[in-house]
This record gives sequence, structure tokens and C-alpha cells, in this order.
Amino acid sequence: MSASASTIIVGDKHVELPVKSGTIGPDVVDIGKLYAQTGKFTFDPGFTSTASCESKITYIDGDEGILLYRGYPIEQLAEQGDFLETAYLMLFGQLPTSAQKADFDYRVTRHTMVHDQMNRFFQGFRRDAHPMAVMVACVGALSAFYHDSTDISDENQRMIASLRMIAKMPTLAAMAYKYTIGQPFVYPKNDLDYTSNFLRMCFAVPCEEYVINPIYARALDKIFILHADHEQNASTSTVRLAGSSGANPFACIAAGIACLWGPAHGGANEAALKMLTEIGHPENVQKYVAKAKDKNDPFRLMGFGHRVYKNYDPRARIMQKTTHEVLNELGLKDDLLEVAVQLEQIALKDEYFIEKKLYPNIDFYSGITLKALGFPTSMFTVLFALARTVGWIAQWAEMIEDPSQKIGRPRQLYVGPDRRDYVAIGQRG
Ligand SMILES: CC(=O)SCCNC(=O)CCNC(=O)[C@H](O)C(C)(C)COP(=O)(O)OP(=O)(O)OC[C@H]1O[C@@H](n2cnc3c(N)ncnc32)[C@H](O)[C@@H]1OP(=O)(O)O
Ligand SMILES: O=C([O-])CC(=O)C(=O)O
Repeated sequence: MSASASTIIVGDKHVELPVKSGTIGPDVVDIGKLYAQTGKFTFDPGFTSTASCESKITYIDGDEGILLYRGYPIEQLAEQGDFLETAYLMLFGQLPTSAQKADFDYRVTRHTMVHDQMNRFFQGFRRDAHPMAVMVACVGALSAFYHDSTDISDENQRMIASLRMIAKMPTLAAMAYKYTIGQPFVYPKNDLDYTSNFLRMCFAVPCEEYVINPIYARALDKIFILHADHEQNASTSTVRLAGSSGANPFACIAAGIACLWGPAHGGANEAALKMLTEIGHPENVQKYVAKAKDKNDPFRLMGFGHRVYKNYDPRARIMQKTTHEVLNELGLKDDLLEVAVQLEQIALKDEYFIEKKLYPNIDFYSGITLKALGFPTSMFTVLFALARTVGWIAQWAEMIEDPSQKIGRPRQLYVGPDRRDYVAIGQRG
């Protein structure tokens, strides 16, 4: 028996819907409760109040603006740690000793090369392809190269897959960048640290020595730490859902990259910089704030708002400080920073933003720093994906190791037609 457009089935009864079918409003919550009471399921579009798993990796207190990785405050990790140390923490649950760190760095470094056939794979793309499209494809393609080593029931195989994933992301990301600008690929140089190696693969050119600028390396490493994990965000949930069927982990990460790309999620860093560029001058800010408040205008302030943070995103605070530091240290001035600061100040005093608890998120300031480091806008979400790979793979491994893990399979509230009989094509009205 199916429900009509205005009813739902509870037990064996049709129950009138309290709202028009398909409408998502406060009354729908009652339907969810109704379902829960009958022992069926809850109706929770967007999973606003559904926990899908237990996790020991990341803790967020959205009301207070607190973010902890394995119990450590993001502020401390960003100021005092480095990205591979954070990766170790994500994977193993503890900060490494010096010996463990050296061993981990060595093990990651051993896997930075990609198969030579990957070079040919790249040649199939248009030069103007978006680097996120290229990343979805290339990371997915890793599953074809490493399917042999991904018996996910074997702990060692899972670890090798994790190390390969973390190690190869910078190489692929740099290749995606070089390909779009028509320069030859630069191979990894493994006596460099993770982030410096990545910078060199992106910015070294043939016949010229590339000198790592420590300001760039430190700033980018910090940005990677800030992006490493964020519990069950859309892309991580995608990785877990794909992985819940036992799929190849490289394919699961490719699914996560695809999800991250959207402007409501990681793609907001690219969209935010484009928005700031379009605003162009602090005196235009008010106009854009008004647009964002207008219910008849789909425009939103990119880099503003968050599903969980109803307070300032702690990463945005660190990002804002880093942006100022990097521009000062490099002796640069970017007018977009003035626009961003003005936008934040006006929005935070505005009734609409106060009432809806909309604050800058991590994507609001990151673009200005990445621009100062020399990355084009189209690479911003790729850098996010590079860093988030650590969280994705740690969450994937945690899920595989969880004895209560089941295939992810949400239910739906059917609001389509009742059963009806097939009518031959010539007899349809
Ligand atoms: C790394 C990350 O993924 S961080 C998020 C990056 N994304 C962005 O910065 C894009 C802009 N922000 C948004 O679109 C949203 O705030 C999201 C997607 C981040 C969160 O979405 P949700 O939790 O589903 O909130 P939802 O979309 O229901 O918004 C709640 C209300 O605030 C308003 N709102 C939310 N964000 C914004 C915004 N950036 N500008 C203007 N209004 C906004 C909505 O219009 C809605 O208003 P209503 O209640 O009157 O309908
Ligand atoms: O947690 C979220 O929904 C989005 C986010 O900030 C992230 O993935 O970093």
C-alpha cells in the first residue's frame, strides 16, 4: 500500500499529512515523531538532527564555537603542530613521539609518486577543465591502479591505502594545477617536508631553482591543519556512505571530493573570493548584505553560515588572523581583505544575521590567503580536498573497524501516486 500525496502510512492506516506533501516545514518534524512512535523511522531532510555513527575523531560544540581533533583544541594544533602530525593524530588517536613522527613522515614520503600511466590519464583532459573535475577523476582512477592492495578487511592493507591516499593527493593536486597552466609536471622531492614538497610541485619551473619561502610553507601547513576534519559534514558522510558497502577506498575518497566541490560546502572558498571580487569595494558591501537578506533573491553571502556553528567558526578566527599575518609578512596589500572585514562587520551587526546566527565560516577568509600564496581561485577547493583527505581516510578506517557498522541505507517518505495499472501507449489520454 502506498500513501497518497496528502497522506502517509502509519502501521496499516493512511494518516492525513499536516502540511502539503513535499513541504519541508516545522510540521514535518511531527511526522518524524509519528514515525518514530510507530517504530518505523524518522523523517529528517538534510539530517539536521540525526547522528549516523559514533566517532572518536572530531568534537564540535557549535554553540560555543569549539573544535577539537581527538580532544586537542584546533587553536593549539594550528599554532604548534604540523599537518602530518595532525594526520598521525587522526589515524592513530595520539600525537606521535619524535621517533613515531619520523617513521610516519618516511612512510608517507615513500608513497608520493603516482604511476607513470597517470601522466597519460591527465592528457585526456581539456586544459581548461576545472581542477576539481580532474581530481574527482584521477583519485577515482587510483582505484584502478591499487585495487590489488585494498583488501579492506586487512588492517595493514587499510593502512597502506591510507598512506597512499595522503601521500598522493599533493602530487595529483599539483599535477592538476600544472596541467591547467600548460607546464610540465614536477616530481616529488622527498627530502622536503609534506607542504614544502607540494609548493615546489606547484610552483617550480624547469631550469630555475625553486626556493621554498618558509612564510608560504607555514601558512599553507596551518591552512591544511584547519581543514583536516570536521566530523560528519556532507563530504565525510559521503565517504562513509560509499565505504559502507565495502567499496574501494580510493573510489570512496573520489566520491567525497565530488561532494566537497559544491558551493554550499568546500566550493564556498572559491565562491567567497569570487563574491568579494564582485563586491569590489567596501562601499558596495551594504548592497550585497541587503541582497543576502532578500527572500526573493537566491543570493547568499558565501563563506557565511554553518549547519553546526551558531557562533563564530573557530577556524575562521584563526584563518582571519593568518590572512593578516601572511599579507603583513609578505608586504602585500589586498583590497579584498578590506571588503571582507567590512562585510563581516556589517553582517555581524545586522538583525537578520544575528537572529539566524550566521557568522563567517572557514571559507570566508581562506581564499585571500591562498591568493596571496599564488594559487588561482580554481585551485582553492582542491587544496581543501587535499587536507580533508586525512579526515576522510581516518573516518573511513574508523567506520570499517567499527563492529556495529552497517551499510548506509536511509529510508524515504513516499509521496508519489498510489498503485495504478499500466495503460498501453495508444490508449493514454
Ligand atoms: C566548509 C563548509 O562546508 S562551511 C559552509 C560553506 N558554505 C557556505 O559558506 C555557503 C553559504 N552558506 C549556506 O548556504 C548555509 O549557511 C549552509 C549550507 C552552510 C548551512 O545550511 P543550513 O544549515 O541548511 O541552513 P539553511 O540553508 O536552512 O539556512 C538557515 C537560514 O539562514 C539563511 N542563510 C543561511 N546561510 C546564509 C547566507 N550565507 N547568507 C544569507 N542567508 C543565509 C537561510 O536563507 C535560512 O533562512 P530562513 O530560515 O529564513 O529560510
Ligand atoms: O561541517 C560542515 O558541515 C561543513 C564544514 O565546515 C566542513 O566540512 O569543514
